[in-house]
Amino acid sequence: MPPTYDANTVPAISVSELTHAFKGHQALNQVSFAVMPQTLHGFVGPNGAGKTTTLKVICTLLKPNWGQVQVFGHSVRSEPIAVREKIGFMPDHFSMYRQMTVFEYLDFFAAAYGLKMTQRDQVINDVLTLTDMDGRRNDLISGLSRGMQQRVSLARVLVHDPDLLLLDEPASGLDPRARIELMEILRELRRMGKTIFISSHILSELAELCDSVTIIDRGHVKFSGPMDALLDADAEVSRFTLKFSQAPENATELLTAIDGIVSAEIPEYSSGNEFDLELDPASDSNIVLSSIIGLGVPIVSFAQRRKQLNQAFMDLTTRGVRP
Ligand SMILES: Nc1ncnc2c1ncn2[C@@H]1O[C@H](COP(=O)(O)OP(=O)(O)OP(=O)(O)O)[C@@H](O)[C@H]1O
Repeated sequence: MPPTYDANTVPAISVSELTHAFKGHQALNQVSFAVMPQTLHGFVGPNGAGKTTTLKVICTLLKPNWGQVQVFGHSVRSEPIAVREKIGFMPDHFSMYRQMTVFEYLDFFAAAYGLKMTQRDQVINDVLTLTDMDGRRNDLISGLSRGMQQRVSLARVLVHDPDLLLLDEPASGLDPRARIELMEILRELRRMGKTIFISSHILSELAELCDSVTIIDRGHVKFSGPMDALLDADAEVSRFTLKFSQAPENATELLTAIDGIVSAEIPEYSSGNEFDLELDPASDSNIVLSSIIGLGVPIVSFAQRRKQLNQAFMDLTTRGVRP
């Protein structure tokens, strides 16, 4: 469970009216959202939506044309060094020194972060344990699977113990098992108090993992808030699913004869006891339910249908790939 906050809590990331163009090409347009500390926040959008550009601004690699971005209250413009101390950025591509061992690679970065030789061994052991890479310390990076290399990449961003992890498409190219294991490691890091900002093309991939989500499309924020609110906002107000324990043969006729039910259809792959109902938006679903009960057929469930995550994502974003 993510922690609760009062009004004075400083967001881990605060983005306000962020706007940026590359040679006249508008990559971000008035982008605003906030990420609270110790949460896992998904940043989702199709190709070219502006995810990497936003991430680059947050980690001080790109100066935006316009807008305010703060990390734990530090401005990326005026306090970039304070911001860098707080963040660990894992880019979407590997730029690993493949002929190094895992230890040499992590030691190199730990030294670059200014950790003393006496501390480094312990820190590297700790990050290898955290990423479940104990025993791989002396392996050559070039011999590791993509999933293992991804974990080394994650271990690298943990060596200076940042409060905020910014991960650009960390699950891309991983097989399902490596993906699940990576998600488990991210959950553990959140339990330890880290804030994790994770970008992806695929909303459903993050659904179970994330506390909150921002959906971006063509440089515009389409939704930002708790994962549940995304589904509730997208609940199909007039669509319900009804399940009888044993539907009568003429159930469709009986249901459509009820005042307020516009249509009743047996969904594909159903046993015949389940019905997708469309209600007149002006009708009261409680009254409709009373009428269904009045048919005298035992009911197993009657529930408003929520859109599938993939459908919610498709509805919020635009068709086609952005150039
Ligand atoms: N250096 C650049 N010069 C010109 N245009 C750029 C540059 N970087 C990004 N863009 C454009 O800005 C838009 C946003 O790109 P960005 O890489 O932020 O999207 P993204 O959501 O990360 O996409 P993807 O999922 O494909 O990585 C795209 O239209 C892209 O072509």
